[in-house]
Amino acid sequence: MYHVKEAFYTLQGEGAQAGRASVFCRFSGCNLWSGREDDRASAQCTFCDTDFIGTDGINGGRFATPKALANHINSLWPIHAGRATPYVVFTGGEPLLQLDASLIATLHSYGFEVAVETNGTLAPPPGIDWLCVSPKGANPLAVTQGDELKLVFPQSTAPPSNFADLDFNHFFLQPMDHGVPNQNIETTQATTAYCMAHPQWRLSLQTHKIAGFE
Ligand SMILES: C[S@@+](CC[C@H](N)C(=O)[O-])C[C@H]1O[C@@H](n2cnc3c(N)ncnc32)[C@H](O)[C@@H]1O
Ligand SMILES: Nc1nc2[nH]cc(C(=O)O)c2c(=O)[nH]1
Ligand code: SF4
Ligand SMILES: [Mg+2]
Repeated sequence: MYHVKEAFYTLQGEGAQAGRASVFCRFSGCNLWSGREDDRASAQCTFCDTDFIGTDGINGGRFATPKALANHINSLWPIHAGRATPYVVFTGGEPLLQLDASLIATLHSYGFEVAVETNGTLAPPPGIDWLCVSPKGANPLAVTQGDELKLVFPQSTAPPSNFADLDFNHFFLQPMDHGVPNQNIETTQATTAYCMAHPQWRLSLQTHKIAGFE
């Protein structure tokens, strides 16, 4: 049984695929935080910007089989999509708690490319087309290669230098969103400065928040 918090059609807001039309499938639950505000300070990941508890979001629910969830995702991709390749982004919560090879294979049979946003602490199933790893503090990585490494910055226990030699094609720093406007400006300036001083890293802004399309 797959537990999905919400699913929706939007643009990928972050990283190297920013701007690409995508179906987002947000799985419920995470291995680094319960999702309860009471637990945030003591969690292994403390800065999460997402509600991933339950299945009560838009197009959320419980899906018994890979085909049922793949059909649901397919129904959110536009019918008149021209030459675009259908694209689904699995996120969460932590998607690698639930995503499996047979769901990926079913989506491939429907013509989808499959992308994943993960905290990198769990081994991925085979078949993922675009893997984005976003390390969290001192939590050890089970994944050390992929398409993009997108580090939320700054994290005192996860400096970029810890990841600069890993086997990724793109290296991004994404300013930590504190939900506080002035603090966000300072964080973005610090991130910009780090990228200018260490040009291996590029700036990833959360464009869906800036442009307000989500
Ligand atoms: C909500 S997470 C879900 C996927 C997975 N659990 C992970 O952490 O990568 C999706 C993306 O949002 C990023 N993110 C979470 N909270 C953030 C925040 N406060 N500011 C900026 N990015 C954040 C994560 O690092 C990750 O790249
Ligand atoms: N538009 C949009 N792009 C995103 N890229 C990664 C996101 C995530 O929460 O995983 C996200 C999100 O929540 N919305
Ligand atoms: S690992 Fe991802 S989903 Fe889990 S609490 Fe951190 S940012 Fe949120
Ligand atoms: Mg998000």
